[in-house]
Amino acid sequence: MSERNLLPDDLTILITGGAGFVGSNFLRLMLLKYPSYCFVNMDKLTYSGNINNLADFLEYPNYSFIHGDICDRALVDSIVEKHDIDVIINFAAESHVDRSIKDPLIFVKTNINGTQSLLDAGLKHNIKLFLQISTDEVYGSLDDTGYFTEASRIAPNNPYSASKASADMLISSYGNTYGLPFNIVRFGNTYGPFQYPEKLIPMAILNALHNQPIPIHGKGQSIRDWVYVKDNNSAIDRVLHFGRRGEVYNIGSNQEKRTIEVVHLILEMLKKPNHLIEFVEDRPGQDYRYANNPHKIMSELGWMPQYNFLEGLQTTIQWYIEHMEWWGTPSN
Ligand SMILES: Cc1cn([C@H]2C[C@H](O)[C@@H](COP(=O)(O)OP(=O)(O)O[C@H]3O[C@H](CO)[C@@H](O)[C@H](O)[C@H]3O)O2)c(=O)[nH]c1=O
Repeated sequence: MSERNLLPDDLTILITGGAGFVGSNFLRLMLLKYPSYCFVNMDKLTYSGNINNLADFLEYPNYSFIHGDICDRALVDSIVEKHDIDVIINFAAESHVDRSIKDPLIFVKTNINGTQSLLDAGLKHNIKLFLQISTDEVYGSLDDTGYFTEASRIAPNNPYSASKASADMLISSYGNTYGLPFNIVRFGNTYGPFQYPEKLIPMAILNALHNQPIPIHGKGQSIRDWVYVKDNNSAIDRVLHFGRRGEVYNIGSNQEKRTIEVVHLILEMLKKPNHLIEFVEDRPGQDYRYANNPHKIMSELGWMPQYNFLEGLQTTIQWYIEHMEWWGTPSN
């Protein structure tokens, strides 16, 4: 078994994409839990990032924000050098499958070239760990049975997942070739507060709140394993502190639901009528089912998901009710 990551007691961590959904939720946890660490948040502030996601932390002495693009190699290099970064956690990514189908180029740029720019800076300045936030989509699609393990074949099916799979492979090649210490964490479908409403759950909640139609691809039969964002946070925290060098960890919470079931639950919780559902053409190359087996992180690192889907969904709905004005009226 590979050795554990060797990290100093007081870490300086570069979080990329920390103004986005998962990154800002993670920073929120870390800033409260580790006041002796320093966090540098670098974010391009694209359509899906929002500096207000961390408005209540702007004055924290151990937090700084830099507006920038991970593809800007000179900027990335100067940040890693100037701040004496120990760990890079790369949340920055173009992440929406439908957008990647319409315009793959930016996905290749940000998800592959951007990752390489971080790897090069990390290597040059001898960081102690490169932690990549990746996805179960790199494994492709499952039928009704079976699960993805870390040993499953990498077989992405759309430009988004292909770009994430490429980044994962680049990272492990830097580990193998140059000895860069790394971990890769592969999530299931993450949901919770602060998620930009292009993904299924926040889109359905906000459309329902505005009594707008909710587009469902095909007949809504695709299956996803839904993981509450706080469970993802605790998994990254575990891997950061206890992960073994060069290992990949799958995150899953064994809470699989069909798309149509998720939307029915949202409508039921909001007491909205089912006729808001509008069946539309299926996503080209739609993956039928993703389901990670999280046995490795549970048995080796003691991680356990804490949130069941109904509880997580209720909390998420409540958050969107309280923050409806952030998002305006849905356009469809
Ligand atoms: C946005 C949207 C989605 N869907 C369907 C398509 C999928 O089968 C399911 C979930 O769609 P999305 O919320 O876009 O998520 P999905 O494509 O599974 O990918 C998500 O989960 C992945 C992890 O599995 C992440 O890596 C991706 O960044 C994230 O976007 O709902 C609809 O039926 N209508 C919609 O409008």
